[in-house]
Amino acid sequence: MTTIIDGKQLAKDLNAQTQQRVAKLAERGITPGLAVIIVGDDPASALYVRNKHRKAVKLGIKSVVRELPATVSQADLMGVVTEYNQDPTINGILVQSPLPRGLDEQAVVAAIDPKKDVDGFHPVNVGRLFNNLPGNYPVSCTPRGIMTMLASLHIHLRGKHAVVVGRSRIVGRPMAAMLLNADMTVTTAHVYTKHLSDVTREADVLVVATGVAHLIKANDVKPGAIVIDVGMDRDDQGKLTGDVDFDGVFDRVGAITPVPGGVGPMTIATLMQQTVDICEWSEQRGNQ
Ligand SMILES: Nc1nc2c(c(=O)[nH]1)N[C@@H](CN(C=O)c1ccc(C(=O)N[C@@H](CCC(=O)O)C(=O)O)cc1)CN2
Repeated sequence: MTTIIDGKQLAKDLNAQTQQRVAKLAERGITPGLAVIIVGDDPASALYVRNKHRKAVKLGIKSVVRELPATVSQADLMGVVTEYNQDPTINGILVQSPLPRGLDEQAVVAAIDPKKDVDGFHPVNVGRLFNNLPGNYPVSCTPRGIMTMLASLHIHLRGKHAVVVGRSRIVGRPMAAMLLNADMTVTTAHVYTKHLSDVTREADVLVVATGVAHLIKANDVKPGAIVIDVGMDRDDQGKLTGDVDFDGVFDRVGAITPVPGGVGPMTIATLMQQTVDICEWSEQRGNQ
C-alpha cells in the first residue's frame, strides 16, 4: 500500500498550531510581523506572495507586502530591506525569488538582519545549518517543511540513504544538510551526475527538485522508497505537474507527495511557523 503524503492536510494542521501560538502571543499584546518584498511582475511569484499574505492575515500575523518595479536599483532595494531591519513590528523579512536580472540576490539577502531572515537564506544561517549548530535560527522553509512531512510518517531516518536530486540554494543544498543532520547517509545528485538512475535507485528517501517534469520514472526508484517531489512544472497542456512521474512510480514506492498539494502548501505553512518562531525567539532574548 502506497501512502500519499497529504501536504494540504499537514499544512492545515501546522497552520492550526501556528494560529494557536499567535493567539497566545496576542494575549501578551504581541503580534508577529512578516514583510515580503517582491520585485517585478512575474505572475508565479505574484501568486505565491498573494498566498503568503492571505495565509499570514488568516493566522493573525501582521503582513506587509512591498511591491517594487523591475527597474528598482540595487541601492533602493537594499534600502527597503534596511527599513524593515529597523522596524520593530517586523520579525521576518523575505525577498521573493527569483529577482529580475541585473539585481544581486545574494547581496540583498546578505543585507537582511540574520535574526529576521525568515527564509533562512542568509549566509550566517546557512552556515549554522551546515555546521549543525545548536540553538535557534531560521532555515529554508521548503526543506524544513519536507522534514515535517517525513516526521509525519514516523519512520527512522538514521543510517538510511537519502538522495537529493538538485543543488539549488533554496531546496537542494539545505535539504541535504537537514537530512545529514538527521544522521542519514546523503548523496546529492545534479545535472552532471553520471548514471543518475543508478544513484536514485539507492535512495530510501528520494527528494527531487530539478524543475524537469517527470524526470523520475518507475525504474529510477527503489521499491518501497519515500519520494518527495519538489517540482513545480507545467506539462504540454499547461497543467501543474512534478519532477516525478507520479502515476508511473505509484505502485512501486512506499510513500509519495503529490503535485500540487504536497510540498508547496507546506512551504507556506512553514514560513508562517518560522515567522512565529522568530517572534518568540526575539521575545525570549528580550528583543535584542
Ligand atoms: N524567497 C523565496 N522565494 C521562493 C521560495 C521561497 O521559499 N522563498 N520558494 C519558491 C516559491 N514558493 C514560495 O515562495 C512557493 C511555490 C509553490 C507553492 C505552492 O503552494 N504550490 C502549490 C501549487 C500552486 C500553483 O497552482 O501554482 C502546490 O504545490 O500545491 C508555495 C510556495 C520559489 N521562490
